[in-house]
Amino acid sequence: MEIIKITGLKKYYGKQRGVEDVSLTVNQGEIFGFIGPNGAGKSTTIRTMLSLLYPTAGEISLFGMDIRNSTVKIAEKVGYLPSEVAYYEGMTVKELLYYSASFYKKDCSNKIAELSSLLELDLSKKIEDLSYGNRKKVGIVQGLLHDPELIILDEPTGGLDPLIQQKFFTLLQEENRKGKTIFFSSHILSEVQRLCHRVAIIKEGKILKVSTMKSLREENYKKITVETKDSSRELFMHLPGVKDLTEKEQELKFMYKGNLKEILSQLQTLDLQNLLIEEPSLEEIFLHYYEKEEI
Ligand SMILES: Nc1ncnc2c1ncn2[C@@H]1O[C@H](COP(=O)(O)OP(=O)(O)OP(=O)(O)O)[C@@H](O)[C@H]1O
Repeated sequence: MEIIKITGLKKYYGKQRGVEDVSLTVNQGEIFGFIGPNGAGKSTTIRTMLSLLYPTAGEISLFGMDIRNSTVKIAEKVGYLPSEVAYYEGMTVKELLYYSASFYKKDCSNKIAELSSLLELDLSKKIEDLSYGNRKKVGIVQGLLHDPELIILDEPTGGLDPLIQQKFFTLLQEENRKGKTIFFSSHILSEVQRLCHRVAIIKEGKILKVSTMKSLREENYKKITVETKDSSRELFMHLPGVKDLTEKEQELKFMYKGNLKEILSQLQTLDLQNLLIEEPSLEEIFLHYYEKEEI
């Protein structure tokens, strides 16, 4: 089942481009990453999905329901962590969380206790006395306390220390195992690489690519390192699909996109000491898409 379906989304703030052309679908049970640099349009897309912004053009449905007609029904099923959390001051963490829970027609107290304990959040503290990271934790508990079917997170880990980040990722994976769908934006590519089944890459308001992590890696350049006593630079320098070639003593490194058989037939002619063929990291893939005008 398609949990998120965005078709031809465009959002302008007056004359300022928010997003230009966003279409994507997310299926039930997926962990979907939304990646792009600052200003690419991630938060705009998310805020429009949540009906916090009105789209200039395009259609969005969540759980098969048009967001314009089913705001309340959808809100019950969705948990959201904004990139910046802002709170009324003067309340304790517990008061704030129970106030948030009062909007849902269910008892959220067990979930509040479970999440706060996992994230080591002190419920008795006043909101205004919390550090940035602890405020973020309040946002996480607030987003998840009603046990939502769809969890939408906008840059979720900013301000969390590595230990809590790790606990938070484990929590997301557990929620996902229970069938929850997770959509999250990030520019921390290592976390996307670790968690996501599929990703969408957005640049200047347009989706460049939607792909599984696996095919994103496979379709891309391979990193090849060759160790040989033969002089091999000439052999690879002009070969189609080879780029970024560097040579240091007996080690030759380059990126290769093309038929592996072809490159292997060239490699066979050498007296090889060592050979390494690696898939690129998401970071390298991301840079590759951003260097190019078109794909
Ligand atoms: N309230 C607003 N008024 C005018 N322009 C806005 C507003 N909010 C966002 N924009 C513009 O829309 C574009 C997309 O911004 P958005 O915040 O969606 O990007 P982002 O990918 O979430 O970036 P970041 O990673 O920095 O959060 C940017 O050019 C931004 O300046």
